[in-house]
Amino acid sequence: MNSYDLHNQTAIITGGAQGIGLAIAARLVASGARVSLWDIDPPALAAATARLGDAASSLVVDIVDGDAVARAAAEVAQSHGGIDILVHSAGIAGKNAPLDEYDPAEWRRVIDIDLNGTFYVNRAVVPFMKAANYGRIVNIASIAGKEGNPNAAAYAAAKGGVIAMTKALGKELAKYDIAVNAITPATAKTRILDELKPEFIDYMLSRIPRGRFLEVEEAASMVAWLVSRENSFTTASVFDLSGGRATY
Ligand SMILES: NC(=O)C1=CN([C@@H]2O[C@H](COP(=O)(O)OP(=O)(O)OC[C@H]3O[C@@H](n4cnc5c(N)ncnc54)[C@H](O)[C@@H]3O)[C@@H](O)[C@H]2O)C=CC1
Ligand SMILES: Cc1ncc2c(c1O)C(=O)OC2
Repeated sequence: MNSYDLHNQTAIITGGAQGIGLAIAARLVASGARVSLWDIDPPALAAATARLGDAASSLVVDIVDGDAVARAAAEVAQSHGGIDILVHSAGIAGKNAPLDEYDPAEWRRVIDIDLNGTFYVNRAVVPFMKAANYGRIVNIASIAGKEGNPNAAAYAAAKGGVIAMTKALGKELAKYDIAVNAITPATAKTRILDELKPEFIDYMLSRIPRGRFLEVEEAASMVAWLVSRENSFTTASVFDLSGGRATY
């Protein structure tokens, strides 16, 4: 494992209770960072925090509640002396259905959590980074946001929105020492797949030229560099993690 020096740095990891967020948290702790895990799943959050040891703390935060998100950001900034890193991983897949049969309430739930939640989280953290003239943000989008997946239009639309928002915010902050980037993973075997139909998961796997699922540690490896001080130039960009599916 390559090492990056994240000592004396504080990272907020949304969706940090499990899956890709937890793998990233473990990697950042191994690099010396303190992490604040935000999630809505208290048992998983407690287990994750215990696993990571003294460098980890946690807050139960629903990212759809903009006021709660703002309070959580202020609390971390005060207790940790600032926020150096944000990795926004919280998200849901939503149900699979053709667009013309997609339940409007389910559509709104997916957009609310995956797109509006991304806005609330970035919005709350950015002022602390501006004040310090330092920050590294990674938003976890998806290959679905570049390519679209049939029967998951809400998710694709939300993740396409995350990509576009990241590009806009990166440009807003480019004169600061703040980098805002997104990653677009292909499918990794995490709990998020529980909501999806088996034939949909088979479809996603069949589209990956590498012929296998992404390992969450592989996502963490890319993110570790993106959030390091060494990533001093690249911003407003999208990093592919799709095993060859997208070549752009
Ligand atoms: N696993 C995969 O195949 C892929 C996942 N992604 C994205 O990666 C991110 C992480 O996904 P995974 O780790 O795979 O899923 P996961 O289900 O293992 O973890 C997601 C975490 O987000 C939390 N969460 C959900 N809604 C929340 C809310 N309203 N407020 C706070 N926390 C909330 C969940 O409790 C869970 O702990 C998501 O944004 C997902 O869309 C992107 C591409 C592929
Ligand atoms: C490529 C990809 N990976 C994971 C997921 C989806 C997806 O399109 C999705 O719709 O829900 C989880």
